[in-house]
Amino acid sequence: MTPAARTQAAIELLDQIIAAARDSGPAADTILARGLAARRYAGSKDRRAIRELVYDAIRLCGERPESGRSAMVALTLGDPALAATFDGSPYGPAPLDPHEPPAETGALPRWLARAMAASGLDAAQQAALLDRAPLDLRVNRLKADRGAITAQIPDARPLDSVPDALRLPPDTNVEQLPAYRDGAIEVQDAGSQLVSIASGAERGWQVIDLCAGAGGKTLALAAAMDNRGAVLACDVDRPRLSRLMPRAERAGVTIAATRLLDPGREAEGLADWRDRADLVFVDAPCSGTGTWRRNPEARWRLTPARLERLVRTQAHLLDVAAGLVRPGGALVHVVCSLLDAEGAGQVQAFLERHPEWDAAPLALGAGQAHGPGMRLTPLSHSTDGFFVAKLIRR
Ligand SMILES: C[S@@+](CC[C@H](N)C(=O)[O-])C[C@H]1O[C@@H](n2cnc3c(N)ncnc32)[C@H](O)[C@@H]1O
Repeated sequence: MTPAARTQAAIELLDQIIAAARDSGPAADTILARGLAARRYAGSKDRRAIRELVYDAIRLCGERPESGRSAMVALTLGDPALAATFDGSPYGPAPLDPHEPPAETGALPRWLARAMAASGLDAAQQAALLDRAPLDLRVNRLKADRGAITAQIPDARPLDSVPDALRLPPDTNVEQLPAYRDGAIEVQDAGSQLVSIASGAERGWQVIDLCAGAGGKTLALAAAMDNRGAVLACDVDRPRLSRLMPRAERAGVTIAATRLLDPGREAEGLADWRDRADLVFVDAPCSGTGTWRRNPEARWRLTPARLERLVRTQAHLLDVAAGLVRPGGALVHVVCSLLDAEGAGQVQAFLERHPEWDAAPLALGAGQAHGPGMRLTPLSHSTDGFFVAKLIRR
């Protein structure tokens, strides 16, 4: 493909990504994978170049742009070579018009920048939410130790503050590694690993992972528990939950079981666990503002109404969880978001509704105290953004 044809392909894919962000359509990665597969004439260098152009444009535009072209025009402002590809050639974009308005640039949509500032994140912290994410592994201590895996993967670098974490070059094909096929490693952001450990889950505990999804943290909890005790992994999403047990098997986790819940009727579905759990881990559905490094177009999808719905669901799930914990037991609230409405504020509101609960200190190894819990941020801790709090029932 000519450079101009690559630019035009990026513009067309951006148009689809912008429409999907507006209409709750597929994620940018899905659109890119489909769109690039459909362009059979594109070689691997073309695909890489188009992908890079698309993500550079997404990162550059805080507000959702009007069109793919306006986003690419914004990108040309710092890149004369890119501007030269607007040459009107057969497969390329029409020439630039000097009066053509570029898309607005910036890190975040204005309403989210205000909400982040009110949550204590300055401009540098906000900009770092859009950095490129590293590739982290969790060594599954049920099958291997970090030294053994480092010997197998020479490019892997241990992370000091996260006991089982290794950081790899971002383009490593992890699924091809024998250690992955053997269940000795999982792809998991260092922050996800830290918040799982923060729960303090111990051997022999009876644990509910209330929002387990496909089980990333279920497996980390089971490994921390040395595969002794029980972890009941719940979710309302059948396809996600159905991926959990095959992963558990590969990882050698034998203490996990799954239970599909009905949204709004979670307490009924868990009536046999009332007042019983040593720990209920709530990795709540959230806006994902801490994971924008991986899907930066998600900031164009979030609306105040959607955020409000998520905050209501989180409060409901915390109330459900509270009914499942034994006296003296723990409830851990985690969100991969840095908005206080979902983190510190959410937990503060829980403590006001439930005076028989107290916030407990967290032994996290990294992070900053924030309200009743702790926070990890891409800028300060080089992890995804998280808020985590541990609450104890008196
Ligand atoms: C942050 S994700 C969980 C990620 C998962 N714990 C992991 O480590 O991979 C939140 C999960 O909450 C689930 N969820 C949403 N509403 C729920 C509800 N009412 N009860 C239980 N789970 C719910 C979603 O389906 C989603 O899988």
